[in-house]
Amino acid sequence: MKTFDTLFAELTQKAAERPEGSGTVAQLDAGTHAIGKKIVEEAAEVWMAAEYESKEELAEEISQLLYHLQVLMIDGGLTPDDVYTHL
Ligand SMILES: N=c1c2ncn([C@@H]3O[C@H](COP(=O)(O)OP(=O)(O)OP(=O)(O)O)[C@@H](O)[C@H]3O)c2ncn1[C@@H]1O[C@H](COP(=O)(O)O)[C@@H](O)[C@H]1O
Repeated sequence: MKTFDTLFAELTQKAAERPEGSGTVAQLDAGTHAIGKKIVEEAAEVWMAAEYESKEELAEEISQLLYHLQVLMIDGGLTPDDVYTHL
């Protein structure tokens, strides 16, 4: 099963190697503004799932939010350790 750290390693590799068809590469190319908008959208979906949907749907929405946060971390040159230091 993927974890936060293994997904981050995968996305970092995608960003470096830029394989054809990667959604992550497309997101990074779209830029900080577009990634930020996606995070706001996914956060709203997490909120709605928490209020009105099942636990499984909530978990899926949270996974999507975590993914987009990781894309923003890579865009901003952050590693998980940069974040963990604030936990
Ligand atoms: N975990 C994810 C992941 N979570 C969310 N997403 C993206 O976020 C979108 C969120 O979906 P929504 O349900 O909000 O649908 P949507 O608003 O219609 O989506 P879009 O129209 O904006 O694409 C998905 O369509 C994906 O594009 C993800 N994209 C990729 N991953 C993983 O990231 C890795 C690298 O992916 P690629 O870069 O695409 O190879 C792989 O392991 C993937 O499984």
